[in-house]
Amino acid sequence: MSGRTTALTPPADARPPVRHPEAPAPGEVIGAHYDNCFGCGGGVPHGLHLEVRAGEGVRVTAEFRVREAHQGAPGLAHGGVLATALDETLGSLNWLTRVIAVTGRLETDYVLPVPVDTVLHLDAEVSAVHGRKIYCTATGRIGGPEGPVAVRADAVFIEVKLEHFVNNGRPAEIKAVLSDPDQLKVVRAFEVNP
Ligand SMILES: CCCCCCCC(=O)SCCNC(=O)CCNC(=O)[C@H](O)C(C)(C)COP(=O)(O)OP(=O)(O)OC[C@H]1O[C@@H](n2cnc3c(N)ncnc32)[C@H](O)[C@@H]1OP(=O)(O)O
Repeated sequence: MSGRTTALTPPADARPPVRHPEAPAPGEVIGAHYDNCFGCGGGVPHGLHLEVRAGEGVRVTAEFRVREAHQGAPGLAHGGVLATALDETLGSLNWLTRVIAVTGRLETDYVLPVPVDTVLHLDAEVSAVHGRKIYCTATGRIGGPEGPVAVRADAVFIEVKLEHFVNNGRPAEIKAVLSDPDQLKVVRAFEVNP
């Protein structure tokens, strides 16, 4: 047995998440972390162009309009695209904790079909932290922020060092990011994490 657990339920000795003192204020838009990100980047024509806002505590909200390029069945959003929207919203919680973390496990429930042109109202929060593991949940509602839940997810994100990206990303993109002052500003926001 490896002993590694990928359970989505926090262990009994997990602690509550802590909002970083320099987290964006509630209501503030959290800009794209990378222009070429399929979830939030403005440079990806068929991307999700998710707009995320900081919420209270360790919580974010986001909106995603389903477009024709996001179809699975005729006129309906592809399930993988909806999982991406949930994943990206959950990833944005990094800005509230100022901890860099990547998706380790993401479990998605598809509750209602989501037609093209629908705006998905997303909401994500961290529920607990245990060592490098960040337990979080997200929902996507249709018809408004208080509308019925169409998709939901439970996830474990794992804290990583910046080297995770520098050592594993394709060198061309890493070099481009490291020579772009705007991108370096994004990176530095995480370097000051105590
Ligand atoms: C800048 C942010 C952008 C955000 C964009 C949106 C989010 C994303 O899509 S991120 C991209 C998708 N994710 C990835 O590419 C991650 C790929 N996976 C990896 O790189 C590695 O498996 C990684 C870093 C997650 C874990 O590897 P490693 O650092 O060696 O972890 P390891 O030491 O084995 O485990 C650390 C802890 O995490 C737990 N863990 C590891 N993997 C998982 C997993 N898949 N599920 C649940 N728990 C896990 C382990 O059980 C261990 O827990 P404990 O401390 O209690 O023993």
